[in-house]
Amino acid sequence: MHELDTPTFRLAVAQFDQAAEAMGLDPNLRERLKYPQRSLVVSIPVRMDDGRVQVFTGYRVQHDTSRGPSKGGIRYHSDVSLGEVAALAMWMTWKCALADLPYGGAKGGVTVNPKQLTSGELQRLTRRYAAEILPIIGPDKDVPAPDVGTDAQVMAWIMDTYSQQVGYAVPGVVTGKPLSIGGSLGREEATGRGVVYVTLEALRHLDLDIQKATVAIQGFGNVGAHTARIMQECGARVIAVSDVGGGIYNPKGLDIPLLLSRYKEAGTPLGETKLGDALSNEELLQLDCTVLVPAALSEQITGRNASMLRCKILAEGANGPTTLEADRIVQDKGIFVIPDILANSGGVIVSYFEWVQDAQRFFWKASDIQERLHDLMTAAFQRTLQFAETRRTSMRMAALMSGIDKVAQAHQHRGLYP
Ligand SMILES: NC(=O)C1=CN([C@@H]2O[C@H](COP(=O)(O)OP(=O)(O)OC[C@H]3O[C@@H](n4cnc5c(N)ncnc54)[C@H](O)[C@@H]3O)[C@@H](O)[C@H]2O)C=CC1
Ligand SMILES: O=C(O)CCC(=O)C(=O)O
Repeated sequence: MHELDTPTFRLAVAQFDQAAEAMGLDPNLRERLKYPQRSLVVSIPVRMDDGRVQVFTGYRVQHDTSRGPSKGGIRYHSDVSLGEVAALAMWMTWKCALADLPYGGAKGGVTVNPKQLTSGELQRLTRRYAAEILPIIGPDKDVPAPDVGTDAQVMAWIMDTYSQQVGYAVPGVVTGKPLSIGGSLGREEATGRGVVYVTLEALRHLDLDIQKATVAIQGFGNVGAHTARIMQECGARVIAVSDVGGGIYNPKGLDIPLLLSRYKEAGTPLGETKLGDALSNEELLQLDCTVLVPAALSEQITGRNASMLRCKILAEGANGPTTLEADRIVQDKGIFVIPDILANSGGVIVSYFEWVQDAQRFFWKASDIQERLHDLMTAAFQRTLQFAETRRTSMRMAALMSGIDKVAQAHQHRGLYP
């Protein structure tokens, strides 16, 4: 499957192979789970504002559906490829299983820089992409959600396109929607809140005090910005944040609400908010801090820079931020890793709550969402820690092996290869 062969796909498969080897996974199942169950590649012709028609390429990949409908976000980014989407879909399978959600894993994407489109072009692109993937999505089949470059508005357009086709409102076809059409309280901040919940567990485990903790965050979008805000609300000092254009650093701690009002609301670039000194993304990763949160793209921590990390905890908000080579270096340095499929699972957990609420037509209070998210995430953290300690393995291998084992059980019970 040479069309899948990208660095991100190779990373996901290498992690899977390591875990499968350690757990002695059935070779037939191993061969099956290395590749997606189903991949759809679509052409998306879009009428641009200047009258031209531009054709974009989109993907929806379902890695495994043995445990339930597949679930996973949609990414709009200029580097999106089939291999990247397939890797992200595989990670979704392990993530949902690890959190005990009744879902398989999927992911979608369009190769586009959404910042270069007008709102009208973005809407037309989204509606045509939704129409093209419509045969394989649905509340009982495959349920998209936001990821890099997409948001609640994009989800609303997908929900509307799907609902127009079937003739009635189907809120459960996507999660991460606006509240007005069946979205859930707490979904927007859920991934960041989840990162904070598991970080609090890790700090407790290492006997470190959140009030004395310093935090550096790479990526200041949905995940990074909410992580920063909630970390600060919990008493930590957020000393650096960055986006694709670079970052800012203030050893006394950034004023996150003020930063958010200047950056998000007023649109001031991070470097011009005057709240800290400029620093590069590379410098941010190497800061002396208690917690480092990569919350941007994959493969940011590599064999080249891993030895320079000076954090105590690496809480992976992004998917696949650490290469295999870097993983070994980080472990040798004694850094406590909260792996992506555990650390960033708060998003899909609250997506699950949203899907359940849509099915029940009964909506929960914000406090219910937070309490249930906290319960599921701390339980998953403790199970993973216990597995890692008992089996004398890393947190990443423990998380992967737990997730893969649940998927393997589902395949075995369903008797998929009679
Ligand atoms: N949105 C969600 O609920 C979830 C997102 N994730 C993962 O978290 C990561 C971030 O996703 P979102 O916050 O949703 O995306 P987003 O589109 O809201 O934000 C992405 C951020 O990363 C920054 N960025 C992009 N390229 C960068 C680079 N080369 N260096 C530094 N920063 C860079 C962007 O400027 C932006 O601040 C992704 O890996 C995504 O897959 C994981 C679980 C759920
Ligand atoms: O909320 C969801 O369904 C999926 C979020 C996602 O794409 C992820 O966890 O990487």
